Amino acid sequence: MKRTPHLLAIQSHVVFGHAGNSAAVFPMQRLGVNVWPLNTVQFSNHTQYGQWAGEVLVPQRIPELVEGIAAIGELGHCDAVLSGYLGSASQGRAILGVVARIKAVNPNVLYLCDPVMGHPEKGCSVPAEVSDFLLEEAATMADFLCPNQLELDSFCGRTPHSLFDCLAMARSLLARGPKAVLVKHLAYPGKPDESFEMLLVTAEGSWHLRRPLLAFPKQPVGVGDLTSGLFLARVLLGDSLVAAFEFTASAVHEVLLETQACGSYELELVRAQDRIAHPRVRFEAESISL
Ligand SMILES: Nc1ncnc2c1ncn2[C@@H]1O[C@H](COP(=O)(O)OP(=O)(O)O)[C@@H](O)[C@H]1O
Ligand SMILES: Cc1ncc(COP(=O)(O)O)c(C=O)c1O
Ligand SMILES: [Mg+2]
Repeated sequence: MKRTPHLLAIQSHVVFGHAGNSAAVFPMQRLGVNVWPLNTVQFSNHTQYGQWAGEVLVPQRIPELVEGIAAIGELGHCDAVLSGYLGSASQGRAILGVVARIKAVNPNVLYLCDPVMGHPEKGCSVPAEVSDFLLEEAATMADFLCPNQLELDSFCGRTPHSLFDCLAMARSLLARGPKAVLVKHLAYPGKPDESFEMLLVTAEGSWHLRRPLLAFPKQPVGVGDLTSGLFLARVLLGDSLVAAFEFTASAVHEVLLETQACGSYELELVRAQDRIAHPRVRFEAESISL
């Protein structure tokens, strides 16, 4: 029997609703991955409500918790680390230390960094020092980097002027070290209004994917966290990067369809669980080159 992969997921937890680990853990488990959630913050709700209660985890706790797992002899079973929303740059540095620590016991461990940055126009609140940390330190250690367009713009210091320019920008990030860059959400002049688009860029090639853009009264949150988590889970389960990319787009779309049908602001992950595991829609990525 094939072994169940183990994934250490280091990102936010919200008591109510879905963002960070609260958006990604259950879907990854539903696909068949053993998830070890390590919560960087515990907030009452995600920050796009404009108010929240809760606290940021003291950075030293991150290596302490991981050493606890090492002490019971389980750390070598960790196949992947995912990082997302960070409460501070020191948490980020603690995570890079943890990735290095796990690499020492399992050189094949994969690290996916979702570089969650704050954006005033999106209402997502992240300390400014976190963006600098992600740009200057995290990107070089990540095997997979999953920015959205605003995060890609921050990495490159400019906005794109076309789809091919988005591709050039994503490709430029490969030079920093990652094996693959997944741009979870493209925005460029001339993009068709009715489509939601993503890009996958690896050393072997590049792929572009379109799915329908759904109308929401208020944009749901946690979609990026769900996207990164599902992508990494499918890679661990044996998919090629392109197959994992296509599966992720399909499963995320299913969640959004369920959420839209329910008229919910929060993602309807529990109701959509069968659709996550077995998406009925299927999107194909098209190979694209400069
Ligand atoms: N098919 C879709 N139709 C409409 N909105 C979508 C669709 N897919 C994702 N979204 C929304 O688009 C935005 C995409 O966010 P994105 O920039 O990819 O990353 P993040 O979720 O990390 O902010 C989110 O607000 C999400 O709710
Ligand atoms: C606590 C928390 N975690 C994670 C996120 C990231 O969510 P998304 O996947 O939409 O980028 C947010 C966004 O507001 C948040 O408030
Ligand atoms: Mg995000």
